[in-house]
Amino acid sequence: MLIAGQPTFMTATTSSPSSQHVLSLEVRGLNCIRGEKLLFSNLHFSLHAGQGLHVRGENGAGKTSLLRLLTGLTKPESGEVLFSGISIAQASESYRRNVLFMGHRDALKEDLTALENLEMYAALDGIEFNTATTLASLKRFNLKGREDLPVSCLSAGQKKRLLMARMTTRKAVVWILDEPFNGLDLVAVKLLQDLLAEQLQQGGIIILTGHQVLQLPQLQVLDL
Ligand SMILES: Nc1ncnc2c1ncn2[C@@H]1O[C@H](COP(=O)(O)OP(=O)(O)OP(=O)(O)O)[C@@H](O)[C@H]1O
Repeated sequence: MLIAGQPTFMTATTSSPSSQHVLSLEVRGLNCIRGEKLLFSNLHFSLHAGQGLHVRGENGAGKTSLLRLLTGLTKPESGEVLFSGISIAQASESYRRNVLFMGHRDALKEDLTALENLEMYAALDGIEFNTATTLASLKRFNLKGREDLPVSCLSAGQKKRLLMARMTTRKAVVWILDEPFNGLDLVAVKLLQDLLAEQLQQGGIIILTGHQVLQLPQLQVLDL
């Protein structure tokens, strides 16, 4: 696969620049069985800085199951996932620091405000919380005026926008997104497309699922 220029991101496996690895996410011979059913077998692909994968397939094909394997939340029956050449089973902590996973459930604290949620995530992610930057990010995703409302008062689409704001503040190298376009209006779809394009341009890696046609030429397609 093509490597798109110099990556902005470096993998956080070490603090020493001399030992930084070339960014990649690679799947080798991955099998997935759920219940009695073989969902996919002997899956191979590799992604480098600035590349992405759009995983498609009918309901129940195994898209979410694949994403969970890529995050390390579940272990494969056989095969492995490597981050910058190292199995994620061996480098789970450093891998976790480099990955942002957005699943079906929004994982927001309903009783905290939008701003407080981002502050909470910054603490969990071990990054410095900057109020001005965070407010600018909320504004970018049309949440100005909603910053201090409890998340329980936000609509489903507004919660998704809040998660997009998190994507900009978290600065993870690898984004793994399960149906990120679901529930978005046309404006939010454009905001998300731009955000994904930015991530790829900065040398990040994206794996996402969804049934939409996406206008991102850097995304390859995997049909399960
Ligand atoms: N923990 C589990 N135990 C047993 N079967 C499971 C488990 N998790 C998922 N499955 C089954 O695995 C199959 C794939 O599920 P998965 O959620 O990966 O599909 P999907 O492609 O993401 O579907 P959708 O488009 O509906 O979100 C389904 O048939 C599902 O019932």
